[in-house]
Amino acid sequence: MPDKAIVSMKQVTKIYESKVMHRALNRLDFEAEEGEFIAIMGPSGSGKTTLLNIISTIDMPTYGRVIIDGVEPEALNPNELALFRRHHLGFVFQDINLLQMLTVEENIVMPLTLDGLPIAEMKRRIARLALQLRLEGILDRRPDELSGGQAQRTAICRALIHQPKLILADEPTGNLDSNSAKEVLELLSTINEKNRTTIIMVTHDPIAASYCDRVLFIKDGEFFNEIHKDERRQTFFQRILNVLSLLGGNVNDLRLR
Ligand SMILES: Nc1ncnc2c1ncn2[C@@H]1O[C@H](COP(=O)(O)OP(=O)(O)OP(=O)(O)O)[C@@H](O)[C@H]1O
Repeated sequence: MPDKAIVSMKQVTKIYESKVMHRALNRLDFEAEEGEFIAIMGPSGSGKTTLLNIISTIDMPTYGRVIIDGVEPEALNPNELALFRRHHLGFVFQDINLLQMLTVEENIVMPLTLDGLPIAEMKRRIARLALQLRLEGILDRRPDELSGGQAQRTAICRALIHQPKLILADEPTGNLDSNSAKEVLELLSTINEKNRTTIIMVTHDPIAASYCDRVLFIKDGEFFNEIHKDERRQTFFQRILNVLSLLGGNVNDLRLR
């Protein structure tokens, strides 16, 4: 049986109407199947964040149709939309944004307290995830006592605690050193494989993209190319570099480690 699409976007156009009108996405079609790990790449200004914001339901398209996990976000009112986001989606950003006065554990369970989940269920979830994300020893620490990698693992745990089917990540390794970045990417891969959580990640980093199953390249808000991993990560990485060189753009847009 074919996998179910968790994200379906048809002919999506986004026009920003500020002083000058700007078409950030132009008639873009995109589908993500359940369980995929997808990278979105493209030069600066190509529309990656706009695309992620539309998938996140943070922004709506000017034209076109978007369906996320069977739901059309445009049909929801603001309260329904906020609940939809909280229950179906998990977010991981470059800026980790942990609350400084809370411990790691309190930061992680915060989304659950909003839903009034019983404490025993919260404890059960945190115990399982802390093990998977190797946070058991640091649950009592405050964010300023964490390394960059530990802080991002905490943020990933917070994004996973309500068991979303879809994780949206915007440059999740952008502020990390190469060892912490590798650790976070391996973790995202494990979560994707073991929990079958779909992950869509915007990145400038070809190494980060090489952890994914598929890389979608966009240019000037339009589809440019797409490649699938069908062999070793190193060879996939080379193919990603090849497409990036065809794609052009500013070499400084790419952070090669
Ligand atoms: N709120 C806005 N109002 C007007 N223009 C915008 C707005 N947000 C983004 N844009 C423009 O839309 C285009 C796409 O922006 P977007 O942030 O999606 O690109 P990106 O590929 O994520 O870029 P980067 O890699 O630099 O983060 C850019 O030209 C940007 O200037």
